[in-house]
Amino acid sequence: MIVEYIRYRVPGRGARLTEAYRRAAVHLAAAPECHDFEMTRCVDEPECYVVRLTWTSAEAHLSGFRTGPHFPPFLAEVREFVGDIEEMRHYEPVDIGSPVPSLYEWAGGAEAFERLFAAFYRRVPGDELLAPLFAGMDADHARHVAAWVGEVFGGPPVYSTGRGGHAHMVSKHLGRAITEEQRRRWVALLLDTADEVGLPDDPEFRSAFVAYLEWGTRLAVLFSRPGAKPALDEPMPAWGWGSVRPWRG
Ligand code: HEM
Repeated sequence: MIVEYIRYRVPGRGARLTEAYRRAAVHLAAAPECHDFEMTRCVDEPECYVVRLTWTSAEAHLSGFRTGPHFPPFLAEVREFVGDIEEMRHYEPVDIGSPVPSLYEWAGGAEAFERLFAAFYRRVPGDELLAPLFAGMDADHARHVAAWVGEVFGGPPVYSTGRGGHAHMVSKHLGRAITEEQRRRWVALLLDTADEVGLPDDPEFRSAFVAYLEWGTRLAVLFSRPGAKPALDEPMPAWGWGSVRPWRG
């Protein structure tokens, strides 16, 4: 990820700039290279505005977005303000640590995910909907899925360095034709197991956990469709707290 800051000074034209960006935002939102963006207005000097954009990389911004179909209509909306730009530069994130624990830490680290998936896959053979899908599962399957989820939730890169990362996970679902009924059962059984093994049950952790399960299982269904050709070169996903912070009350 790379952050771009564009600083404008627009005496008497703030409303026009805001309107222009409201229209331009449609083209930013449509561009896959743009992760998110926001506009802020200076409280001390109201004629100053900062637009902050997060790009997947500087190259994706300069070689992807700038040469792609979304740039011309975006530029058409904001061109009038190009001469008002005081700074337009890329910044890279600097690691200063974080007092907010990752989902991995909050859950209890590797041991918690291993306990969860070991208990889950002990229950799977007794489930009439799931058992046939997992009849030939690898003896270490639970450990591998625990490593995957642990890494996605901010743990060490065990799955990507030792088990083939995203491409390997996707390949394991290919052609399995997972049904919606099986997907729902997988989620329901995993949530029951989470309670059984004592995974944190605070609303904040569980909302992030369930969000990931919904996303991940729906992708698993898509990957598993007969004839599906999912992209294999995607990076490992990284899941965070979303809109809520860990509750410490
Ligand atoms: C968030 C959702 C999911 C995650 C994170 C996930 C993760 C994984 C991973 C990492 C593997 C490969 C393990 C290895 O390296 O050997 C795998 C394999 C597999 N997954 Fe999933 N999966 C998800 C959802 C599902 C669902 C909903 C189903 C079916 C209901 C499913 C069925 C399977 C099967 C059948 C395999 C192959 C097992 C074997 O024979 O070794 N997965 N999954």
